[in-house]
Amino acid sequence: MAIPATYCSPLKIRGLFQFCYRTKLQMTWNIADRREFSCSVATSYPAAVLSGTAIARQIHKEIQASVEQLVAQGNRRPHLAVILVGDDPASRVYVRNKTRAASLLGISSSALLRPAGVSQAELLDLIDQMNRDWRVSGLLVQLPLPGHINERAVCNAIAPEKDVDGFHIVNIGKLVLDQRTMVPATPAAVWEIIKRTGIETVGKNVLVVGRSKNVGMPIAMLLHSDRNHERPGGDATVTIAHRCTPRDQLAHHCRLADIVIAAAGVPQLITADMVKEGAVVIDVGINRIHETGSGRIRLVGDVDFEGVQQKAGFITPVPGGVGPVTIAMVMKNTVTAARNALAH
Ligand SMILES: NC(=O)C1=CN([C@@H]2O[C@H](COP(=O)(O)OP(=O)(O)OC[C@H]3O[C@@H](n4cnc5c(N)ncnc54)[C@H](O)[C@@H]3O)[C@@H](O)[C@H]2O)C=CC1
Ligand SMILES: Nc1nc(=O)c2c([nH]1)NC[C@@H]1CN(c3ccc(C(=O)N[C@@H](CCC(=O)O)C(=O)O)cc3)C=[N+]21
Ligand SMILES: [Mg+2]
Repeated sequence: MAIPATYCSPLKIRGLFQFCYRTKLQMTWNIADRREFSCSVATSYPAAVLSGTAIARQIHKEIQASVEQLVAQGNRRPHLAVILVGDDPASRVYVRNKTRAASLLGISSSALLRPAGVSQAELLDLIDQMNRDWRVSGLLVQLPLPGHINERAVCNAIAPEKDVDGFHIVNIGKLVLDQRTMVPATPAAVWEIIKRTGIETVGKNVLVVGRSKNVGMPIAMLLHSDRNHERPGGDATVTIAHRCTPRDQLAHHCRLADIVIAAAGVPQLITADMVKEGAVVIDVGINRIHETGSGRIRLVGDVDFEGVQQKAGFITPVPGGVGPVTIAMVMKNTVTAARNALAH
């Protein structure tokens, strides 16, 4: 393909490079004769791995600056209270990650631990105390909760203005109506990864695999909604797959997708044969699998990373992908809650 030299302004050339990178067009430019480009589609050219750890570091810097500004203005440090019921090892890891990130960012925090047998009434009472404690900026109850406790009742007991998870029914309602609100951390993390990488969503086909109220549904909500609304959306054409989607239909919808977001909790669900060449693949899944042989536990996502990496344009790893950015977004919501409290 030959492109006349008159089309090659520096901005257009940069755009062309970015376009070629994303779509895996391999481009050579004949230096001797500047009027000639040659383009071909790469067949196996590994995806760019999107480091959630690096994106989280960037967000951390912004949060740190925001916290120090609050403190310099004579305010208390934002405070995050995390309630953990029972001793599920994974939940403990997440809670530890959250309190560690908080201290790194100059946010004070407390982890309130209750035994698995705590009654719903006792839990609601604890939440009520935290709601009324003016020192607490943000409050979250780690999920899942033991079976005898109604998770919806617990989420709705948290004061909406302290609800850094965005799980209160009023905050979910606002999210669905495209109003400004506390966006749940994992959906917010997926959004930040896409936007900070410069990936276009307007008019693109997005497949969200998973429809849970905390993860899949709000991700789909952010990406399909209108970019000109109070809480801007991605203006994408969104398809939601779930456990009733037949395997061949999942593959069919996946092949049409420019962006695939896997949030099903099923290892190896998304394989290379299902992915369009150059697609963006965001892996939200966190699965602990026992390695055959060594017997060790390994963390994997929902995507066959090694295979899909050969076909996708961008891919997020597990660990080190959506997880660290999720933690960063909880911190960001905590600072937002602290700032909102000042305004009142
Ligand atoms: N990285 C992060 O920050 C976070 C990761 N996660 C992980 O994301 C995954 C999803 O989490 P949740 O939504 O809370 O789980 P969930 O169990 O509540 O929902 C799973 C969803 O996947 C769908 N699904 C199940 N099997 C499927 C299949 N074969 N094909 C298509 N859809 C299928 C179900 O219909 C359901 O809507 C889990 O692995 C979880 O550990 C969850 C929260 C945060
Ligand atoms: N009220 C509530 N809010 C939540 O936001 C919430 C919750 N409950 N329950 C469980 C899920 C899960 N979740 C994760 C957070 C961080 C990592 C994370 O840091 N992942 C690391 C690895 C951590 C590890 O080693 O296990 C990574 O992907 O690199 C993962 C998952 C938040 N959740
Ligand atoms: Mg991850």
